[in-house]
Amino acid sequence: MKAVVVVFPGTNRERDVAAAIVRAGGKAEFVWHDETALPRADLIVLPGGFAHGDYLRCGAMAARSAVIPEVIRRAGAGVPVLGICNGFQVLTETGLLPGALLRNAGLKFICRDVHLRVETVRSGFTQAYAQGQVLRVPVAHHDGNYFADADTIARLKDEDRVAFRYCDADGAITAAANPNGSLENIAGILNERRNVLGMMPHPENLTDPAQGGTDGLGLFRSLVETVA
Ligand SMILES: NC(=O)CC[C@H](N)C(=O)O
Repeated sequence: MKAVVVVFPGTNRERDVAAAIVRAGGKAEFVWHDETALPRADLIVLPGGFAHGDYLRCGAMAARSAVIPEVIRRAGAGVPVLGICNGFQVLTETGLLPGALLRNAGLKFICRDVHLRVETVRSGFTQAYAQGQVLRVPVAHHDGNYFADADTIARLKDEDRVAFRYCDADGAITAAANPNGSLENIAGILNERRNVLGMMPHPENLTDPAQGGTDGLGLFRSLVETVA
């Protein structure tokens, strides 16, 4: 499985995600945002960070990069696209995923571990997990408050496109377990075709015992198992 990791000015998790992909048995190559063509890729990753210093809105300028039309074209051709944190923000700004990431409800940058419940295993990103499995994964963001209109939220649920929800250590979906005010504790969503995933937490940062845990590795294993 060969992943292409797109790097923008201010991206900071590209090496973390590349290392996670390698740990899961894949390969990763970096591509700078001003390329208009991409090499062959079984997976495209938009990593976390602070692209363009978060100016205008997080992800807004990155979504207008030269590389993005090709990312959109590949997504349309069925190539899996994974957006983590800043990458999720970029995906909503491109329109590949619905809704928006607003300022955290508490108006503070949050950097800590949270628990996530796997809400669907029906995707190439989550199939290696068990339905309802509780994961411990870090978050590090100030604009992670997922918002969409009521029709969009209803559609995401009807179509089984909520991938992860913030939960407590026992898997209960509670207001106290919601770090940022996201509607219905939504932490990650899929597109209609289920080949684009955006999520705010950072699974790449818990993929090695030296990082304190490996709960994030299943996402990268899922991809390595399901794509070429
Ligand atoms: N770690 C990240 O990708 C952070 C994304 C964005 N800069 C925010 O703070 O919300």
